[in-house]
Formats: sequence, structure tokens, C-alpha cells
Amino acid sequence: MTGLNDRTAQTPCDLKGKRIWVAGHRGMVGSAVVRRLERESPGELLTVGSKTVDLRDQQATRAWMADAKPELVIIAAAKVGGILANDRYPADFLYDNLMIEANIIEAAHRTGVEKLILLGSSCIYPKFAEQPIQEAALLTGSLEPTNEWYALAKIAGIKLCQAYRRQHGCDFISAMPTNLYGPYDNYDLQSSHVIPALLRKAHEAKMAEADSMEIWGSGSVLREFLHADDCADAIVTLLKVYSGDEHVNVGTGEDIRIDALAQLVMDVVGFRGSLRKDASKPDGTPRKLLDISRLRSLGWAPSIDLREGLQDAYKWYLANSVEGRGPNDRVAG
Ligand SMILES: NC(=O)C1=CN([C@@H]2O[C@H](COP(=O)(O)OP(=O)(O)OC[C@H]3O[C@@H](n4cnc5c(N)ncnc54)[C@H](OP(=O)(O)O)[C@@H]3O)[C@@H](O)[C@H]2O)C=CC1
Ligand SMILES: C[C@H]1O[C@H](OP(=O)(O)OP(=O)(O)OC[C@H]2O[C@@H](n3cnc4c(=O)[nH]c(N)nc43)[C@H](O)[C@@H]2O)[C@@H](O)[C@@H](O)C1=O
Repeated sequence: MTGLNDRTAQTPCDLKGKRIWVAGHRGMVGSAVVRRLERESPGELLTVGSKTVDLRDQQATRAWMADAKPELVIIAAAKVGGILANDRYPADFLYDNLMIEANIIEAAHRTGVEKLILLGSSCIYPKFAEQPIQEAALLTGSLEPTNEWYALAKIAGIKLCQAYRRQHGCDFISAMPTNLYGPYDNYDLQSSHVIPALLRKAHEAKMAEADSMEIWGSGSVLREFLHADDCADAIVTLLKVYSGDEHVNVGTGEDIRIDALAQLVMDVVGFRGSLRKDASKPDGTPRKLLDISRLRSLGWAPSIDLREGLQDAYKWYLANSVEGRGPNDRVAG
């Protein structure tokens, strides 16, 4: 059993033959984890849609887990959105995420789940954390106001995993991914993150032979981006080799200015226009580059570079968008 203070404890966990539940399997990260797990020849990959089990419903979640009896759980189910959605729907981002994680973690304890991994997010670190951000920076400063609601829910989830490890000896761990992108991302322009938004806007500007496309904010803030397939690989690595009470950062260790990202997206899409900036939209935190040395010490490294990843995401968008509208447009809130 890993001690509470053993922060880099490594307890090997063999995924072969196991009953593994990917909560949120239809989402960008969940679908990437399903694709990655298929290489591990699990016993059974368990999935259930939100229309069948609303994970905010404690009884429905408990009943499903008691019946399904997963041995391993990846929590990739959450209320997720970009900076504007987080700012506009604080109650949804705080309540939904608190309920989903609390219901799954408690039910996992009740049903004797062997190992569980929760996903935090780099945006839950303090707004002005020292860069690159180390895991120990969590809770050392004030949060970014645009997503403090989501951040508080995610911090509570990480603390829940630590509490169940401390009180019940549960092997529940947490990963802290940076900004992610890839297939099955959300392309709704009001609720999405920056990469799907820019891919869609550049594509639509190209189709319309427009002179320019718009980005939000100043474009001078920096963000780190990891492809969902790399994130899924890191999640599987942590499930296999890590059993510590502290979360582990998951990123690339490199970041880019948003205006430079926009130029890269325009190049990938083949849109030759100029950039307009909507200064009325929020920039959010100035920078949130993760220190991934702990994850690297566990033998993991990112493999998909940003240009290659953007080409992959754009290819998926083209194959899945209808009449120029983004696929799986989700109305926020
Ligand atoms: N996207 C990013 O940049 C980052 C994401 N993360 C984390 O990764 C995880 C997955 O994010 P991502 O894949 O981008 O999100 P998506 O929105 O793509 O997927 C979220 C999934 O959660 C499911 N879900 C949401 N609410 C409920 C509910 N009430 N009951 C059951 N299922 C529900 C959705 O189901 P349905 O499809 O039926 O709606 C969907 O499958 C989250 O924990 C997020 O915090 C961390 C860092 C960055
Ligand atoms: C992923 C993580 O981090 C999220 O925060 P964020 O990184 O600030 O999210 P974002 O991707 O929406 O914006 C990144 C930057 O990009 C700029 N920006 C330009 N033009 C568009 C644009 O068209 N859309 C969006 N969304 N942003 C744009 C935007 O103004 C901002 O400066 C949390 O909400 C939370 O979801 C979380 O978990």
C-alpha cells in the first residue's frame, strides 16, 4: 500500500483482462482513451451514455456501478467548455462537475474498484503561478476568475481522491492535463476551446473567401496544447505505473502565443487572410505551462507535435462537419 507521503509511489497495475469503465466515452478524451485501451486487450471495456445514466444522479450512478462492477475507472465525464462558457454558466460548471466526480468516486469505493483516475485541468492552478507550473503550486494562490467555478469542482475532485486514499486506502489517482484538442472535440463556437474554434473559423473564412478571421482577446497570452491521443496514452501510463496521492501534470512542456497559434491554424487550413482581434472577449490567465518532469520520470513523453496534431484535428473536422457547421455542436449551459 502506498504511503500518503510517498508521492512518486509506483505500484504496477496490469490492465489485461480487467473490466475497465471509461466514464464519458463519447467525449474527446473518453473516446481517445477507448481507442488507446483497445491496445491493452482489457477483459471488457464498459461504457454508458449520459442519456442512460446521468452521472449527476447519485442513485442512478450507484445502481449502474453495482451492476457493471468495473475494476478500473477513468473519469473522463465532466461539464467542459471554453473560457466563455465557463464564465457564462458558473452554476452548471460547479454543480455538474461536483456531482459527477463525487458520485463516481463514492460508488467506486462502495463497489471495491481497484484503481480510478480523475482528470483535473491546468486551468485550476493559481492565475499567476510560477511557470512552468509544478504540482505543488495547487492551492497556493487565487484562481482565474473566468473558470474558478470549474476549478473549484476539479480541486474538490482531486481532494476527494486523496481523502478516499487516506481514509479507505483506495488507489484513486489524479492527472492534471493541459489544454487538449483532437477528434470528437466540441466545435460550437460559443462553448468550445480555442483550437476547435480557430479551425472552424479559418475553414469557414476560407470557404467564404473572406479577407480575415476573428480571434478573441489580445492574442498575446500563451497556452500549451496536447493532442487527446497523447493525453490518453499518459492516462494509461499513469493507471499502469503510478499510485501516489498527488496529481501528475500531463502536457508537452511547450507553449505558444494565441496569435501565433492562429497563424499556424490558418496555414494548416490553407486560409490566407488576416487576423482581427475582438478585445471584448476575455484573455483568461496569461500563461499556464506545465512542468511535466514527474510524468517524464515515469517513462512517458508526448509524441504528437502541434502542426501534426492540428492537421489530424482538421482532417477529423472535415470528415464530420455538416454544411460547414461543426460536428456535435453542443449548446452550452
Ligand atoms: N478539453 C480540454 O482541453 C481539457 C479537458 N480536461 C478534462 O478531460 C475530461 C474530458 O474532457 P473532454 O473530453 O474535453 O470533454 P467532452 O465534453 O468532449 O466530453 C465530456 C463527456 O462527459 C459526458 N458527460 C457530461 N455530463 C454528463 C452527465 N451529467 N452524465 C453523464 N455523462 C456526462 C459527456 O457525455 P455526452 O457526450 O453524452 O454529452 C461527454 O461524453 C474532463 O474531465 C475535462 O475536465 C482537462 C484538461 C483540458
Ligand atoms: C482547457 C482549460 O482551460 C480553459 O481556459 P482557456 O485555456 O483560457 O480556454 P480557451 O481555450 O477557451 O481560451 C484560450 C485562449 O484563446 C483565446 N481565444 C482566441 N480566439 C478564441 C476563440 O474563438 N474561442 C476560444 N474559446 N478562445 C479563443 C481566449 O481568449 C483565451 O485567451 C478553461 O476554460 C477550462 O475549460 C479548462 O479546462
